[in-house]
Amino acid sequence: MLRRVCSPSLLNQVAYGLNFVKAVSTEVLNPADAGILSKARSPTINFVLGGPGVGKGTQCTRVAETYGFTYLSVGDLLRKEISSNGEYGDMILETITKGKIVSSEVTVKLLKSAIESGETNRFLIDGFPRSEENRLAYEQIIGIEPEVVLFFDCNEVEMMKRVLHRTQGRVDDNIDTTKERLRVFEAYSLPVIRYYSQKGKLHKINAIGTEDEIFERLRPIFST
Ligand SMILES: Nc1ncnc2c1ncn2[C@@H]1O[C@H](COP(=O)(O)OP(=O)(O)OP(=O)(O)O)[C@@H](O)[C@H]1O
Ligand SMILES: O=c1ccn([C@@H]2O[C@H](COP(=O)(O)O)[C@@H](O)[C@H]2O)c(=O)[nH]1
Ligand SMILES: [Mg+2]
Repeated sequence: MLRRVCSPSLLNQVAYGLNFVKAVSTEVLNPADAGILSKARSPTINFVLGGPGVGKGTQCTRVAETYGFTYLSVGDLLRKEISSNGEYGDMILETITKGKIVSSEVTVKLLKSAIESGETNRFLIDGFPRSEENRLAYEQIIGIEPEVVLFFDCNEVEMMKRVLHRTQGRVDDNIDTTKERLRVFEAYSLPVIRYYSQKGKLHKINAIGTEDEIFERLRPIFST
């Protein structure tokens, strides 16, 4: 049964995730941890998922401004780590250039620290979790159940078009890397989307249309 639905690399990712979670689980249980778990506040988390160039960042910026969220793009956190010559910079640059997924060890650490220093207690987290391995690591290390999971849905031709029209000088905004990102999205991110759909948390948004039209589709979710 597993052989029919999981590629060997997906199984490797899950196995790696479980080992990683086991290795860091003492951190979660340690009362000396000065992080999220030991703070009296309990943040609200919302995840925003969708393929490359679908418009996550564009819409998150508007939602965050309109509804008072702190916007965290995990891709931006990784790019900051590169530009500041951080500890993991070289490895992150190589991974992003290839269109692959950076290990949970790094992303969850960066994300945890960003949540802890967030300006508000309500977060829109863009582009994470990108795989079941990411999700498991997040649950073990941060462990705050998301309230809402948005999934921006769009066809691949339109996503490719949007990426290639973007003018931010990103190393991954080219045809070959985007093809790989689309493949990675289907293989690793769609299972996460299915997971949250089964939990009744997923809001699937049609991402075809103008930016204004898409934003109007989001209002009912955050206006309540
Ligand atoms: N509804 C839309 N119609 C056409 N272009 C759009 C739309 N929304 C965003 N764009 C443009 O598409 C490009 C990608 O948008 P954005 O950066 O928000 O996507 P993203 O989902 O965050 O992508 P990535 O995952 O690669 O970071 C940008 O140039 C943006 O201006
Ligand atoms: O959780 C994450 C988020 C991002 N990455 C890597 O960064 C690039 C760009 O991410 P965007 O969300 O499109 O800005 C992505 O292709 C991955 O290589 C990641 O590994 N994990
Ligand atoms: Mg983005």
